[in-house]
Amino acid sequence: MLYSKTTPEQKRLRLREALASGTVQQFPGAFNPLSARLIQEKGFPGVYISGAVLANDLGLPDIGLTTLTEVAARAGQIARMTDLPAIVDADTGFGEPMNVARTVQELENAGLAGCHIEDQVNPKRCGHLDGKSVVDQDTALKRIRAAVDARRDADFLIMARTDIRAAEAGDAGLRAAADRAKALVDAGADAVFPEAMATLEEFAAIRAAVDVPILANMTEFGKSRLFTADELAGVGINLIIYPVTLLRIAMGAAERTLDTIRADGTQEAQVENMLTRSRLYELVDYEAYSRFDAGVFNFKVPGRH
Ligand SMILES: C[C@](O)(C(=O)O)[C@H](CC(=O)O)C(=O)O
Ligand SMILES: [Mg+2]
Repeated sequence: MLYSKTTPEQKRLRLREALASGTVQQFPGAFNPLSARLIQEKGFPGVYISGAVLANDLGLPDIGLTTLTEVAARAGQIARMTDLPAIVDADTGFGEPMNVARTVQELENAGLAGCHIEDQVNPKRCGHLDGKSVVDQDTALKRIRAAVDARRDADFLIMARTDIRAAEAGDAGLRAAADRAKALVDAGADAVFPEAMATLEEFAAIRAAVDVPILANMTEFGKSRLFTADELAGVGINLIIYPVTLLRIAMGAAERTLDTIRADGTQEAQVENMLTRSRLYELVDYEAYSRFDAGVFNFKVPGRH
């Protein structure tokens, strides 16, 4: 009932243990607090909170328009609804290194288990689109040092994301990504997110460069093929995110249903694809509220509900 009773400190510890377990961890992206409940119920070990989803949910493109206040508030709403650790996308850290420091403290306050901070120039772009640019190494390292120094819980995970792979073509880009990953780890990053890797061999090259956990971004319609967890585990990946997957499928279903209502004059043909009323009530733990106050829960309808 209400919010998770697992404390942020416990969640951060859980995340550290999961990343050290030697088993690849799959974190689907929660597009709202309710979907975080579903992710937990299905047995996943953690939740990812995507910057693209937060922006798109507001009807905005993912080009650095969302503010720290918006991201921390929404991420906090999602994190508090699950016992799982949640990692949030902090984009470029929302400004200069001093802003990055404040970002980390606000995300700690919001109950997150960790965040990633990237080396794109402001305003940032989706990592899988062309035409993005990255800051010089010194600036990238300053962001990470500021983040690490600012945290008050040593278990809050600071992940460094580098977008440099796409900044130079071919092997040069990959070498630059491996070099930068190494430097980011030396600056204190607990984990690395090499963005827009195209092949398993590219992930393996980053694995060879650093000895901290590595994230693989399995976003659809991007630069990477959708590798399986086994394939990614085979090249030493520790954490896989599916950042926009649930939003895309939910919006796909919404579009199909609106088309059905327009075409048929009723949603009837789509009802079998819906989460039923009783399933929805299970997810919000309706019955627990009833145990608290017997007058609240009175839902009992037989049939397909
Ligand atoms: C991971 C990512 O940063 C996100 O915001 O979810 C995006 C995902 C996407 O746009 O598909 C990214 O830059 O890869
Ligand atoms: Mg993002």
